This record gives sequence, structure tokens and C-alpha cells, in this order.
Amino acid sequence: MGSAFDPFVTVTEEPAVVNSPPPLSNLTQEELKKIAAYKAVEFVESGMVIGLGTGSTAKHAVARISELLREGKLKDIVGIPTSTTTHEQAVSLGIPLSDLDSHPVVDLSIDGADEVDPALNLVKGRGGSLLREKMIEGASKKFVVIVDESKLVKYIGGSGLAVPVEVVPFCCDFTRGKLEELFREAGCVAKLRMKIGSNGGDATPAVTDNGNYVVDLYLERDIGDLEVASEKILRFPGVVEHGMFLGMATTLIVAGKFGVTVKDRFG
Ligand SMILES: O=C(CO)[C@H](O)[C@H](O)COP(=O)(O)O
Repeated sequence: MGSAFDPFVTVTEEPAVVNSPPPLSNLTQEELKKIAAYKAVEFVESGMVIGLGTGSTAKHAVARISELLREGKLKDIVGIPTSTTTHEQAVSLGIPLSDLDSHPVVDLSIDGADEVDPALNLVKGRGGSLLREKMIEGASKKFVVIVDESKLVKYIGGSGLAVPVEVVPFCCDFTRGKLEELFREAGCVAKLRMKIGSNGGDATPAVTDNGNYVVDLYLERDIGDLEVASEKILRFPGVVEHGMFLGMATTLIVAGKFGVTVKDRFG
């Protein structure tokens, strides 16, 4: 970790008087992600079915689980990967894997997020894995979200990054236009997510693990009631799922310059 400080110091608020640098202020964003991920893996117990998240934060949790399995500190873990990327990582690390068909109840999922609001609502899917993530994390008894402090927002869409929506490829521009229209009052600009062509080739639509496309909703203002917004998005037949994860996270772990904060939705 490259730091003399205990990364697992848990704080709930900033100290009133700060005469010395905050304990984790010298760490990079990558190191903070790793700290949050390692803290989440403390919730993993032998015999559990674990939802394995996707992204640069979740990959540290997957690596940590495999480390503890190799050391014999965890036993009989079954992982359910939320993307082909995580599937490949877990296979390469020797984590036993399954799926929701065989294990419909997941004990615990650990995953990152693009945004977290004060009520623990999330935006996910900048990595394009939102559908499988929502299926697996929605089937989990406990869903631990791991982020560095840059992901905390006052309202969903507040980071200036997009709220992703997975759509079927058929007439995707029609669906894109409908989604933009839906949130016009919030200054929405909806863009089909493109992937840069290899070897200087033309950009093509980014394709999800499920063979779908992604429309990114860029919002200028708060869209208000998120449950209402969710229902409206899902009403379009061309929409498969959106990246707002409402009321799903049970625990939030944030690593920031002042330490690690663990917030329980029900605690
Ligand atoms: O939802 C996701 C992928 O679909 C990721 O969890 C989210 O994008 C956060 O990723 P990172 O930890 O790399 O910032």
C-alpha cells in the first residue's frame, strides 16, 4: 500500500481540529479503492455465495478473496461474476464460480459505483455491466458498495457523468431520442455510447455482455423522484435496464483522505 498508516482506521466524521495531515491524504485514488475493497472483503465468510463486482475498485476485492482462499483463511466460496471481465479475472485467480441459475440466493455482493447519493442510491454501469450487476446484486442478501470519496454526490447525475441505460440495438436512436425527451426539463443530453475503432477505424456502438447498446444520459439538473424516473425509463420497450440502483445497497464503504467510513443503510 506504500503507507505507514493503518488503512483500516474507521472514522465517521472529520476531526474538529486538524493539526496534522489527514491519515490517508498521501494515498492515490487507486490505493483508496484498494483499501475500500479490502475492508469489504472482511464481510466475506467461508461457505458464502459471493457476487463479484466489475470495475477498477471491485477487481481489488476479487483479488483479495482469491488471496484469502489461497491462504486457507476462506473456504468453500462460490463466486458469481457480474461481467465477462470479472469472470476472466476470477477464473485466472482460481475462484470457484457459479451463476444465478444454480445459486439463486447470493449471500453478499461487493461492487463499485460511479455515483452514490446521501440515501445510498447509486449510479452504475460506466463499465457497461449494469444489467448483470443489477440481477446479481438484486438477488443478494447484503450488497456492499465500495468507493473512493470522489464518487459521493449530492444527487444522482450530480457528478456530470452519465446515467447509463442499456437498450436493444434495434432502432436505438429512436430509444435514445425518447430518453432525452423524457428528461428534457433536467437539461438531458442522451448519447449512444461509442467504442473507438481499433487501428484508427470508425467508432462503433459499445456492445454489452448481453449484446445490447448503452445510451448515456447526461443531466444538467436533479431529476427529482428517482423511483418515478426509473419507472418512466423502464416503460420504453427498447429499454432493457438502467444504471440507477435504488434502495439496493445495504452497506457503503468509502475510502477517503480521512480514513475509511462504513455506513450501514439499516444501522
Ligand atoms: O458499474 C460498474 C461497471 O458497470 C462499476 O462498478 C462502476 O463503473 C465503478 O467502476 P470503478 O470502480 O472502475 O470506478
